[in-house]
Parts: sequence; C-alpha cells; structure tokens
Amino acid sequence: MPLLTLTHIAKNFGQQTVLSDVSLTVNAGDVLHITGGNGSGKSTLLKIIAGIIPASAGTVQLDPNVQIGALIENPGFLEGESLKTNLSFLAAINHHLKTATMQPLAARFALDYQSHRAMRKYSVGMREKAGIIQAVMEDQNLVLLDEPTRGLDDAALTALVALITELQQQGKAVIIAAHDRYTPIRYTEDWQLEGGRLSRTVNVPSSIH
Ligand SMILES: Nc1ncnc2c1ncn2[C@@H]1O[C@H](COP(=O)(O)OP(=O)(O)OP(=O)(O)O)[C@@H](O)[C@H]1O
Repeated sequence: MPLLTLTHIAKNFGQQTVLSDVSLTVNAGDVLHITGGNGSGKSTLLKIIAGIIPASAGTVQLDPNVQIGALIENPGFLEGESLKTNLSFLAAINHHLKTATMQPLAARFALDYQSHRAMRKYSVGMREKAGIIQAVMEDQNLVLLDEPTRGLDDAALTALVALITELQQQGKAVIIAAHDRYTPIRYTEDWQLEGGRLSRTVNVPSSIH
C-alpha cells in the first residue's frame, strides 16, 4: 500500500481555485520535487497532505502507519524559549521525546542543542534548520519540506542532501516543494503545479550534474 494517495484533490479559497483535480501516489523511498511559481499552491497542497487544512474536494488516503513530519512556510516556535525546549515541547506532544536523536541532528546542522539562546534570536537559516530537525526527529516516515534550502549555508545544504538520502534508504518518503530545484538532491520524481494542476515533468537525473 502506498504511504499516501491523493485522489482528485481540489481547493478553493472563496472564489479562487488554487488546486483542481490533483492526484498523486507516494511510496516508500520516493523523493518528490514539486515546483511551481509563487502562489501556485505548493504550500496549500502540503498543508492538505499534513491535515492542517481540509481539501474542498477529493480524498487524502494515508497508510495507517504513516507519521507525517512537516516544515511548511515559517515554522512556529515558542520564541522566548531555546531550541532544546522547543524540540522537547514538540516531541512531547506525541510522546516521542528522544534526546538521543535530537542532539546529533542539531549537531549535523551545526546548531548548539544545549544553547540557552531564545529562538527569536535565530537567523532565517538557523530557524530553517530547526524546522527541518523537528520534521524528522520523531522518525516520521512521510516528510514534507516546503522550501527546505531557504537560508541554508553550504555545510547545511550538504547535511540536508545526506539526510534526505538517509530517509530514502530507510524506506521513508520525502516531498519537497520549492521554486528552485536544488539539484544535488536525488529526486525520484519531478512534478509541477501550474494553474491548479499537478503534472509530471522530466528532468535530467541529478547524478549527471
Ligand atoms: N488561508 C488562505 N486564505 C485565502 N487564500 C489563501 C490562503 N492560503 C493560500 N491562499 C492563496 O492560495 C494561493 C496559493 O498559495 P500557496 O501559499 O499555496 O502558494 P505557493 O505555491 O506555496 O507560493 P510561494 O511559492 O509564494 O510560497 C495564493 O493565491 C494564496 O494567496
């Protein structure tokens, strides 16, 4: 059974149709790239998959074993609290607090897990790293990343590529929505959102670059 099956998804905001007739199947090991211009509905689609907002029509079918991790738009944090407090708080919601996982993940992205620095003092790239960490730290097997390269320095980009490869090797699935296709990531499928419709695009395999 696929991890995720979208069937004829539509989404309207008032009179505006953002998505129409979007169907997609995501299997273990898939790394999907979804491109599309500003306002094409990438974040909206990820929010529907994550269950943050409902679709206007169509169905979202998730394998019962799916646990979704998501970095969508600007991740919300407790601004006055530290990274450790924020990650612990998020993990505690699902009773999946695993310091043993979170600390090395923070180190991979050059964040100091023990730092007392408040999240409001974090830079764009540091917040993005924290957002990526919370999307994978509970062993989530369907990971949704909206513009995950935003603000990342070269070392963090390298860490992101390695992380996505590991997730794929672990039989998880990753959906990346971004205007720019960051080519070092080994996507298994490329899709484009345009005029509310999702269609497959053909790209040169990233291994050639
Ligand atoms: N809660 C909302 N209420 C009304 N309209 C919305 C809402 N959320 C999104 N939209 C509209 O839906 C359209 C798609 O927005 P969305 O954020 O999904 O696009 P996107 O492809 O992620 O864009 P970007 O690349 O700029 O982040 C936009 O026209 C946006 O204004």
